Amino acid sequence: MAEQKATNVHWHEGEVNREDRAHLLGQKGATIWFTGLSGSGKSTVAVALEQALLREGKLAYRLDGDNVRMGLNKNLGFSAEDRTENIRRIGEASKLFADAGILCLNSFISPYIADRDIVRHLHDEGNLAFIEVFVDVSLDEAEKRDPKGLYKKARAGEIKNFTGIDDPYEAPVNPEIHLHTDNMTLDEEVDIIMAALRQRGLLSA
Ligand SMILES: Nc1ncnc2c1ncn2[C@@H]1O[C@H](COP(=O)(O)OS(=O)(=O)O)[C@@H](OP(=O)(O)O)[C@H]1O
Ligand SMILES: Nc1ncnc2c1ncn2[C@@H]1O[C@H](COP(=O)(O)OP(=O)(O)O)[C@@H](O)[C@H]1O
Repeated sequence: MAEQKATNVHWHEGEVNREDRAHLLGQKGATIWFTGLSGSGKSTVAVALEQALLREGKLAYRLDGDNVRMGLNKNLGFSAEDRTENIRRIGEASKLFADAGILCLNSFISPYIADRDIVRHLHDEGNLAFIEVFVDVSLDEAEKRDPKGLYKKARAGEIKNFTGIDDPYEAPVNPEIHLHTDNMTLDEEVDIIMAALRQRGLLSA
């Protein structure tokens, strides 16, 4: 966990609270965290879920590994330390979105259990829902899909420390949702998540 460097800083409370925002939006903010190998379907499922939510008049916002690494986290690579810092920053950003009342859909490999647990703890502390979605795929199937040609490059030694090839992926032990994308359809996956959001009361104020 990153240490706080600044001293003499104080939380400034506003006059508009989370419940006010929930009533305004007709929903509760939460973090839906997709974790899985490259090519497992994290981005594909988040994009489809965002559309399904929009159809029901619910506001979501996606944070995606590739996109965030072009901006906020452009100074980070793929060492274990950098991946940890990547997830820490996204976890904090996602907590802000959730507090704002938005359903924040995060698609990050996030290969380390400890890093994901830190983000979960951050949300627990803030009394915000954190839903971990394990986007499960066999390495074999992910390599067959290889949507960006990255496995091919990793096998050829052109990319080092590629998750699943020569870098670790620690699967969730007890995720809220487990999607087996080798043999589920995208529609089924979206339906499962929508049902979970509804069941937790997140789609109403
Ligand atoms: N070495 C290595 N290992 C894994 N992934 C790599 C690597 N190099 C580049 N990429 C591309 O970066 C995307 C993963 O970024 P993330 O921010 O999700 O990674 S992490 O959570 O910090 O592990 C990942 O996106 P997805 O394929 O969508 O998972 C790749 O496009
Ligand atoms: N059941 C499924 N769920 C999600 N994606 C699937 C599924 N079956 C096949 N795919 C395909 O797998 C690929 C996943 O790519 P992507 O969403 O970019 O993965 P990630 O974001 O995890 O790297 C896409 O080309 C998608 O169409």
